[in-house]
Amino acid sequence: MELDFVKLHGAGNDFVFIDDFSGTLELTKEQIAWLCDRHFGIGADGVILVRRPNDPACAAYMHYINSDGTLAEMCGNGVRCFAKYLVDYAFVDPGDGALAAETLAGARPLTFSVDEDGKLVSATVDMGTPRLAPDEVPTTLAANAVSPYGEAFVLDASVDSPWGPFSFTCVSMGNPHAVCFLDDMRALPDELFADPLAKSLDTLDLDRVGAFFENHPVFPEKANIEFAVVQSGGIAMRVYERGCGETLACGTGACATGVAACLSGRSGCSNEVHLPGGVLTVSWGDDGHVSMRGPAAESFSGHVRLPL
Ligand SMILES: N[C@@H](CCC[C@H](N)C(=O)O)C(=O)O
Repeated sequence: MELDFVKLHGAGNDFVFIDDFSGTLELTKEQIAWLCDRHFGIGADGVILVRRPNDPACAAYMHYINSDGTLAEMCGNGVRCFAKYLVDYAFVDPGDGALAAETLAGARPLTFSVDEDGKLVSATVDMGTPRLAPDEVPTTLAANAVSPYGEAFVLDASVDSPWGPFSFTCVSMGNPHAVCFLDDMRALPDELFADPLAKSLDTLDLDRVGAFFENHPVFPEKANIEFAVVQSGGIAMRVYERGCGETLACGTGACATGVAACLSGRSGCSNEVHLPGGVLTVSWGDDGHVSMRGPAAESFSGHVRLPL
């Protein structure tokens, strides 16, 4: 099989985009894994198939597949890149400055700005309302708090691990997230840090601790695991994503972290979330919707022959 592709990224979270408006493309898990392989393939955190929408109000349907071949309901960085793909490759008129993307989690309206050549530079996405009820996340952890919207939810609930208990606030942004604020890293064992004398978010062994919680039975559909520190000027965050491991940024994860920080009183409801790959601006508005602003960029485009 041979395919044309475009590789785009949002704050370093990268995707292989493939035009599938004909709706005929079927890729196996092995083919997805090969496309995402950074040594033998193109290299990406996920593959996005661009398909005809069912909802006529949407420009196209974003079919998101993690690098391990599993489907995800929503991808925040992916949806900004999706808009860039549609604008830059002339599926949408750049003059409109707005479009809606269809996803498995529902329609996501967004507005965008373009450069002097009409290429999309950044986008602000209406990420919808966070779902907090445990069965909607989903998590088997019991609700222990009530949100300002009257929804019972899981706030800083303790989950045991080989390294002691970690506390998680659970939020769905269409896909499942569990956010752990590292308020006091001194209490965590030395073995979880590259440098035990300088314990920090940057030196946390995310591959070990993230993989453990991603697959924990309290998350029946697995979960994206965020570790965060609230500091002056924003929230620092690293993420271990369901279906692909650590990524340089996660849009839905940044939104879930902003919501969790706001709910727990650790910050206000508008935040800059600082990720290894860049900054996303996240705001939980009075209408209950979360908006996310961030960049989208093309890395390269090409043609591949899949060996599988
Ligand atoms: N990187 C994404 C989220 C991609 C999906 C996620 N790994 C899942 O399985 O839910 C983002 O920017 O939101």
